[in-house]
Amino acid sequence: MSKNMSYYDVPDGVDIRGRYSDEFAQVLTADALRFVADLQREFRGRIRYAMECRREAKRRYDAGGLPGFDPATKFVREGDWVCAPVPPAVADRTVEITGPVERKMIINALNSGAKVFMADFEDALSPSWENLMKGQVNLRDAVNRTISFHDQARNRVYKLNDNTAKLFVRPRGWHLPEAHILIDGEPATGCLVDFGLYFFHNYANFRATQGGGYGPFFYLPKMEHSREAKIWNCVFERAEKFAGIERGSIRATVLIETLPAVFQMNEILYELRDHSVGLNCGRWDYIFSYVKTFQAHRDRLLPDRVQVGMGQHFMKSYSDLLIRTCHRRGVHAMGGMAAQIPIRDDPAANAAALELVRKDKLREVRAGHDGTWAAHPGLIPTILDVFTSTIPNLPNQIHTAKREDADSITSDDLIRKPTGTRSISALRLNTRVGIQYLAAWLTGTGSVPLYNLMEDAATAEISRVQNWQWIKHGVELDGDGVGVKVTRELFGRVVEEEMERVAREVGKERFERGRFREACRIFARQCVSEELYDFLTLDAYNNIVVMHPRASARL
Ligand SMILES: CC(=O)SCCNC(=O)CCNC(=O)[C@H](O)C(C)(C)COP(=O)(O)OP(=O)(O)OC[C@H]1O[C@@H](n2cnc3c(N)ncnc32)[C@H](O)[C@@H]1OP(=O)(O)O
Ligand SMILES: O=CC(=O)O
Ligand SMILES: [Mg+2]
Repeated sequence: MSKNMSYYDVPDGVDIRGRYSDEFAQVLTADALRFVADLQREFRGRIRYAMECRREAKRRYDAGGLPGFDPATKFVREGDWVCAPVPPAVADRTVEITGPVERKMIINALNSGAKVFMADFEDALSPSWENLMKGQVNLRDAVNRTISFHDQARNRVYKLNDNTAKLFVRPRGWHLPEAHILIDGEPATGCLVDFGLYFFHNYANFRATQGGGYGPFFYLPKMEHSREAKIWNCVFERAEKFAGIERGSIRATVLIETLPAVFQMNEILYELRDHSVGLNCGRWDYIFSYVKTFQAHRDRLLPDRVQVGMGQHFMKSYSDLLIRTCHRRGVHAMGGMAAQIPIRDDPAANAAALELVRKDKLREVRAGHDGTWAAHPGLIPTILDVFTSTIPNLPNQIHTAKREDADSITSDDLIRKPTGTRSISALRLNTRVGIQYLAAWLTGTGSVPLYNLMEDAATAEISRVQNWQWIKHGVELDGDGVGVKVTRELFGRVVEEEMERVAREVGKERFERGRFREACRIFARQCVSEELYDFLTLDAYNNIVVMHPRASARL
C-alpha cells in the first residue's frame, strides 16, 4: 500500500489523478478502491471484447445489414422461464423521478412523493471528477439518511422527510472511461467505478433501511447485446459474494435504449433473471441509436426531431414488445421520459405542457406499462393521478396486462422507417440546443431546461446525429417550403447565425463567461465529420478531464 502524490491511500496498481479532498477520501478508501480494482481486473477483458463486438455489428450495419432477432437464441425467446420474483419494496414503481446526483436535487427527489428516485451518473450528469465524487458522497449520506443541504442565498435548509422514494442508481455506460482513476496504468471503466464505490459503501445500510433485505437497486444504460447484460450479472454475483449477501439481492432495470437491444430483450432478461426488476423504454437514446445504427442507410433518415414521438410505428412497436416481454417474464415494464417540464412564468403554456405529459402517461399506462419517469417534481401529481386512476388498487400490471397481441410484432415493425418532414427550422433548433447543452455540460451541468424542455445527454445526441445525418446524406429540406439541400456550407451559416442568436438569448455576460464557443467547435466538428463519432460525450470528455497535479488532460 502506498500514499500517492494526491495523498489518497491507494492499493497496489491504483493511481488517483483527480483532485484530493478529505471528503472524497472518505469514499476513495483503500478497501473501496481495491474492490473497484478487482472488478476492473476481472472484467476488463470481457468489456473490451463486448466493445469490439459493437464495432463488428456496426460494420455489418454499415455494409447494409439490418439488426434482427438472433436465430441462435430462439430457445431463450421461446422458453418458458420467468425472472426471480419482484422484491416487495419495489413492487410499486408507478412514478420514478430521475435526476443528477447533486445534493439538493437528491433531497428534493427523495422527498418528491415519487415511489422511486433514479440517481443518475449518466444522461443527466456531466461526468467531471468533482460531480462524480460529490455524487458518491451525497449518495452515501442519502442512504445513511444524514444528508442535508443549506441554500445560503435563500437561507433554506433541506432535509429528508420521514417517507422517501426508494433509491435506484444509474452508473455510466460501458463505453465511458474514468480518466482520473488508473488501474494497472489504464483508465478505469467508468461504470465499474460508479457501481463499485456506491455498492461498497452502501449495500449494508441500503438493504437494512429501504430494500427490505434486497438491494441495492440499479438502472443499467445503453447496452446493445445480452453479452453486456451477462457481464453485469457476473459483476453483481461477484459483489454479492464479496459482501456475503444472498445471490439475487442486487436488482437492476435495464434501459432498452439502443436499436440492437430491442431484439435482445428476452436474452437480456434471461442473463439477468436472478437480478432483474424489468426493462425501461429509454426513448431518447433509442431514437439516437436508430440514427446511429442506420448511419449508412440513406433510406432511413429521420424527420424533424419533434416528429419522432411514441406514435411512430417503430417506437410504438418497441414499447408494446417491451411490455409483452417483461410481463411474460414477470417483471416491470417501465415507461420513459416526457420531455416537457413545468413552465413557471406562463400559466397557459404550463397547462399545455402538463397536458402533453398527461397524455403521454395515459398512453403508457393504457398500453400496460407499470410505471414511468418524471423529470421534475412538479409533474408527479399529474403522473400519479394518471396511474392510480387507471389501475386503482394495483401496484403494477405485471400479471394483468399480458399484451399477448404484441407477439405478432416483427423485425420489420421494429425498424419501420419513420415518417414526416424535414425543415431548416429543425436544423437550426438542433444546432442551438446542441451547443447550449454542450456548453452547460462542459461547465458541469448535465441536464438543463432549454426552450421549456428537459435536455440531457440523450436528447442532445439526437440533435447532433440528426444534423450529421442530414449533412452526410445531403438531405433536401421539404418541411417549411424552403426546399434547399443540407450542405456543409449551409450548416456553417446556420451555426454562425444560431451562435449569434444564443449570444443574444443568454446575454453578453453569460455568453462570455460560459464555454459556448468551445461547445460550438466540438458540436460543429461532430456534425460535419466524415465518420459519425460514437458518442458526443466521449469525444467531449477530454475537455472536462482535469489531472492533479495538472498534467496532460488528454486520455
Ligand atoms: C433521457 C433521460 O435519460 S431522462 C433522465 C435523465 N434526465 C434527468 O434526470 C433530468 C432531471 N431534471 C432536471 O435536471 C431538471 O428538472 C431540469 C434541468 C430539467 C429543469 O431544471 P430547473 O429549470 O432548474 O427546474 P426548476 O427551477 O423548475 O426547479 C424547481 C425545484 O425543483 C427541483 N427539481 C427540478 N427537477 C428536479 C429533479 N429531477 N429532481 C429533484 N428536484 C428537482 C429543483 O431543485 C428546484 O428545487 P428548489 O425549489 O428547492 O430550489
Ligand atoms: O435514458 C433514457 C433515455 O430516454 O435515453
Ligand atoms: Mg438514455
